Amino acid sequence: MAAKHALPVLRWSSRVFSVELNGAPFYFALADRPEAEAPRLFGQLPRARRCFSLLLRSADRVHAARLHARLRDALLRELPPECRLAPMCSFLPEVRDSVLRGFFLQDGPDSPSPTPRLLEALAQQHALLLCSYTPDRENRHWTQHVWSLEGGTRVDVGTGLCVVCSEAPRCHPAALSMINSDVFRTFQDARDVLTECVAVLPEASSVLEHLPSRAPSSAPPAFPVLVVEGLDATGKTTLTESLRDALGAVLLRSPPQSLAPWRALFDREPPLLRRAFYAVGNYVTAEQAAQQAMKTPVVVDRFWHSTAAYAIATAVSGPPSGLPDPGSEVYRWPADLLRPSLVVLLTLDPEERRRRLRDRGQGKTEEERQLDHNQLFRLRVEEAYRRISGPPCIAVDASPSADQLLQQVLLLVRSRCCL
Ligand SMILES: Nc1nc2c(ncn2[C@@H]2O[C@H](COP(=O)(O)OP(=O)(O)OP(=O)(O)O)[C@@H](O)[C@H]2O)c(=O)[nH]1
Ligand SMILES: Nc1ncnc2c1ncn2[C@@H]1O[C@H](COP(=O)(O)OP(=O)(O)O)[C@@H](O)[C@H]1O
Repeated sequence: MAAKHALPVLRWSSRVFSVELNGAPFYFALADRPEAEAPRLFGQLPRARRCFSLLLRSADRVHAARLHARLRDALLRELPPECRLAPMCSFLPEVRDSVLRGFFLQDGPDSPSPTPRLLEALAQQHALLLCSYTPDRENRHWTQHVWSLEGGTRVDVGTGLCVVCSEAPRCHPAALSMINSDVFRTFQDARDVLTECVAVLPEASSVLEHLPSRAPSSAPPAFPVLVVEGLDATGKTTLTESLRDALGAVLLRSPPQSLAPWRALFDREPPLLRRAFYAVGNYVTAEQAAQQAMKTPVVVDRFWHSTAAYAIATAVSGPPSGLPDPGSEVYRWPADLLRPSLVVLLTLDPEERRRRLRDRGQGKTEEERQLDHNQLFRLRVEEAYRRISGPPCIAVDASPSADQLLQQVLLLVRSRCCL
């Protein structure tokens, strides 16, 4: 039985809408009267016949997350080629969990297009909120209409509000719904998502069988637990293996080997499911680290920093300025997760990192491919890494040789962890 969550309230005239065109968010709102000129988004559109939006409003978050991904694929497959599609969300400023996600479509200027019928069919099939945006004759003012599709007929539920300019919100709307959908604050919150997945993703039950029944103890371990973090190809694997040998330590990774059979599956799932998978993986690794650290130092290759940084950087678009403010709850170390004695964050010049990636010749995750060609995403990941608070985290330049880097980090570990 899927867990039910509160439906976001509508209050159309209080909502702000964000449409991402070429990675940059455009914001607009609704009002009873038009403004002097249309918001930039509409003003920029080449003469569009009409625009539409499809918004998901579901009490079942797993269903909504997977439907969003399927809807994107269906629209890309079935829309006429001249129709433009962009990610969209609607939210009540500063109101957590008020976000509705969906898509904004700009219909082609030509003769009768199949778009309205296609959208009505999708909206009816999946109980989506279908809105249309029509310009006045001078193409100066735009009006939003919300359509009800009960019983197969399209009824204008009479909002007829005018589209007006809106200030960009203080932080990206994704920040309003990041907690426990991108970044999980407790083991149970992450585990709950996997439990809710089982009905649609039976493999989730195999993952659940490999999890502890509750959050493992986060009491300080007897021996140091050292975490090495950093983007792909900064030298984490090389350094963690050398640290293991130099310190006689146990080397662990997150996600742990026990969850490896399901990683590729969850990497293909939407963020809600994927981030929950990586989050529970950290707790399995934490349990192993706590056990091993009773008798020897432990080195971990990636841990919560990676999970939180990639989740936050993926949820937000645009420059790092759109990230949640430093000090926000989303950056805080989970109270029920083992705190490492020290986190070493390897930093590296992007060109040198690309060179090492090339020399290594291994495949990349989709996120690593994004890091390569999407500089803004890389800057958001790096900034999110830096904003995470909790265990002491020291950035170390990873450009020296592998041996010099090892000596530097050993000095750091010995001074900080009395090893
Ligand atoms: N380990 C880990 N990887 C994540 C997480 N979230 C996203 N990823 C993705 O998985 C990639 C790393 O996967 P790994 O299996 O650690 O690959 P790797 O070869 O060990 O990565 P490097 O240590 O950077 O070489 C990251 O670059 C991200 O694209 C997370 O929470 N933990
Ligand atoms: N300090 C270093 N100087 C130069 N090359 C390095 C250094 N550390 C690692 N490398 C090389 O860079 C590539 C990526 O290193 P790796 O340890 O796999 O990074 P990560 O685990 O962070 O992805 C490998 O080919 C490795 O041999």
